[in-house]
Amino acid sequence: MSEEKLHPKQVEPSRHGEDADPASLFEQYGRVSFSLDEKEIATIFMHDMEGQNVFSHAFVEDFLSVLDAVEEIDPRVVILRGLTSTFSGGADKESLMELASGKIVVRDLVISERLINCRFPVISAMEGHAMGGGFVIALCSDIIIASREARYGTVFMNMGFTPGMGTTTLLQGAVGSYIANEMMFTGRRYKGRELAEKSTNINYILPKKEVLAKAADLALQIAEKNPKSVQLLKYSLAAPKKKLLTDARLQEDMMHALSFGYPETKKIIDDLYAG
Ligand SMILES: C/C=C/C(=O)SCCNC(=O)CCNC(=O)[C@H](O)C(C)(C)COP(=O)(O)OP(=O)(O)OC[C@H]1O[C@@H](n2cnc3c(N)ncnc32)[C@H](O)[C@@H]1OP(=O)(O)O
Repeated sequence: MSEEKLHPKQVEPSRHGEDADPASLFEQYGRVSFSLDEKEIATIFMHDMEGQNVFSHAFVEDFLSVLDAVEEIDPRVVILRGLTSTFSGGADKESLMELASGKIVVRDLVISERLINCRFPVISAMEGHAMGGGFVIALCSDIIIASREARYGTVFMNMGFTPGMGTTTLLQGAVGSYIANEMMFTGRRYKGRELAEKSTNINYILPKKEVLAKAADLALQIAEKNPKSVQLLKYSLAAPKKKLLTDARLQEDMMHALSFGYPETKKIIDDLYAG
């Protein structure tokens, strides 16, 4: 991976032509960066050590800027990774408190929509913990690799409000409807190895040290296929997820309007947020 600083605009928009430049690329936008290797595999790296990749306003800006840049480059496949300790902690406390205070309206589907709508397949390589919206990022990708040692939870209800970002319609596909219900109602943080015992649809739940290598192996297999057909297949496979997200928007927005508005919610978030 070259550390050379190039603005994405300096890169040809599509690298799929016969004369595509195979040069590798690295670009950093604050808390999130991406690299592109000679096989046209992009890796998006969420590395906000201080915030544990929570969705602060700044983090979301950085993440969306990286997605813009990666979309412009049009890689064959993307690996999405976080810190070894934490993939993503989901929404930050400040945003949740603002929502509960009625200062901002819920706009939590942006990241989910962008990931589902992108042209390339996305492999989420979750070495570390993923909570709430942080876990939903993986649900919006095409292939999920989790780690046996990390914890995964849809922890929304622990803080008095209902699940968001598409959780209510996307989680079933990954873990099955009854386990999804249990995860959402209880808000428990499950060890990856517990989920492995439950026979979910998560592609791989591996020892942490094997997660990135598995993602690289799968990405290479995808990158070897005709990129035009890969994009065609991605478009087709994403269609049902787009519909699920539309359904989620209807029900989750309504539930958020109510549950963030309950007078007790703000205090529960303040007391129990685990940042
Ligand atoms: C609209 C969108 C809404 C949302 O996204 S809602 C989600 C909002 N976000 C949050 O609530 C933040 C969630 N953050 C966390 O839970 C924690 O920041 C992390 C798990 C991400 C990291 O925790 P840390 O303590 O820094 O990591 P460790 O040292 O590896 O964990 C030690 C042990 O502590 C457990 N743990 C951490 N927090 C809690 C908690 N609040 N309640 C119960 N257990 C917790 C872990 O799972 C683990 O356990 P073990 O050692 O057995 O593996």
